[in-house]
Amino acid sequence: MARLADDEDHLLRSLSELSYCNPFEPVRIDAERAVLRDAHQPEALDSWSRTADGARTERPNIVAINELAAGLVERLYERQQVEGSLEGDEATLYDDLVTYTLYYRHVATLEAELVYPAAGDARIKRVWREYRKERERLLAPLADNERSRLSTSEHLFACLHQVRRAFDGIYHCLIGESAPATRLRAAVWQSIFTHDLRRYRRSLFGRMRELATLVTGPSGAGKELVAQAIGRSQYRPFDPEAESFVGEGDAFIALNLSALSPTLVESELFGHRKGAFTGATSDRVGWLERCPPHGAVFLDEIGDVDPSIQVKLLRVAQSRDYSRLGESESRSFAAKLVAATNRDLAAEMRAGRFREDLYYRLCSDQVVVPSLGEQLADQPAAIAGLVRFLVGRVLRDSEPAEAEALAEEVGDWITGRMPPSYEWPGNIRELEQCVRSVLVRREYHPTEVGAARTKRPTWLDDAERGQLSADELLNAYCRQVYGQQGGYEPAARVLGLDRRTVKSRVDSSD
Ligand SMILES: Nc1ncnc2c1ncn2[C@@H]1O[C@H](COP(=O)(O)OP(=O)(O)OP(=O)(O)O)[C@@H](O)[C@H]1O
Repeated sequence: MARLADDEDHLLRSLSELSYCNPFEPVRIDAERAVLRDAHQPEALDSWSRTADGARTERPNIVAINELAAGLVERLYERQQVEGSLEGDEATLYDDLVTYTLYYRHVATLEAELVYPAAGDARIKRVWREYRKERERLLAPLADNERSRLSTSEHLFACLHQVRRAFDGIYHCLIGESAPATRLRAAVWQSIFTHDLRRYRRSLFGRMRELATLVTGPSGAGKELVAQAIGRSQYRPFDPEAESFVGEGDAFIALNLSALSPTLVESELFGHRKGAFTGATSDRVGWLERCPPHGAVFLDEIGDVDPSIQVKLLRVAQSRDYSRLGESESRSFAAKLVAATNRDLAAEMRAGRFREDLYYRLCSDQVVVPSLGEQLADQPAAIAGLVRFLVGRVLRDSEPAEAEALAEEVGDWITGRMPPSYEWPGNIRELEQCVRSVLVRREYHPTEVGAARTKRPTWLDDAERGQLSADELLNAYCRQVYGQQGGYEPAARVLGLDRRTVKSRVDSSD
């Protein structure tokens, strides 16, 4: 049997850990550090987050890890031909290494196919053939009994495609460099793959759709984006005979329940039979029936839904059964349910407006989306990255300098003219409006509702009441300016104090 040198053993094990960890948790950066040891280069951020400076997937650490992995896989392949095959635990780790290497070898094509799916089939066929051929070659040195307990190539290929879809939906769409935004990305990944990717790959991949997901958080904070990221990242089997994924492509169906009357909600969701109600002139197939098994139905504003429909949704969430309106035949829902609300469901239950049993069916997988105010309280400077991203979206296809100039204009308006403690009650949706308004009118004024939500710092009230010592007043003022300026140096300039004095006043314990 081939023997592993100590450094090869370390590399194999640390690469396996890296492959299976949640890429959006800070532990992922630790895992990269463990692989590279002294060769690891310091990172600006301690988690995977899209920044204005471009793609983090091209980071030097990833490039270095991929080179190490590609070198090791070929070395072990050759060595096994001469010294005999790896066995047991080491054979499994070698399979993880093969999976990792082939993922990165084909990721660019998978990504291109996701972005431009129209020409998808031919590319997928080509990648699949190369992938299978390469995997068969690299696993050939293993003994038959080892190979037979590994996943099939088509299952792994389906998992890799799913990982790429999930990564894209989270990394490219859920922006924010604050800790709450990082936690949100990690929670969305976990909702798709659970906390244990190995177990997911072994046995959960076909069952996660049976668990409904509840997304909560304030209006405009990104609940629908989260629902889309989850809904579009479900497992989709690969058919090796047809050399294509099973079922039709995109299958994310969103329904805003508060915008429809109860009868319409039922007819849209469950479908109806001709004559089931006035106006039902023909049979209608509902969205639960149309949605393919790898898709998701998104029930937005579930907190607003009529009690009569709550009972029927409970049946779907519990046993996956439903019937078309006007029909007694029972049908089975095959896909995933994702629901969202900005209401406080606990309060709704206390008031008797939301069924407890439905809540308990939905709450086992809950993703809580933080408000923009929470993100900025954690990291005031994070607003700059969000503004740059939103400007990029508004001015897409423009010259980078054009976008940079507008981002600066918006940033100047926010720091110069908006109250520093402004809470952004409309969340990221409001920040988008701010970007557009500055683009069109060179100004943004929050609505009265928003302005009223600005929290006045309590130290100002204390100062007005004459309850602060001169020291306390200066400390509080220094903290305020420091928060606005985002650093000791610029705060010191505004305050006319030296940097060290500002720092000691900001850090003082009163
Ligand atoms: N993390 C984020 N990164 C980038 N854009 C975001 C993020 N969160 C929200 N947005 C943008 O903010 C807007 C509002 O988001 P979304 O519709 O998902 O919010 P919501 O919570 O579902 O709101 P509502 O409760 O009113 O339906 C969208 O244009 C969305 O693209």
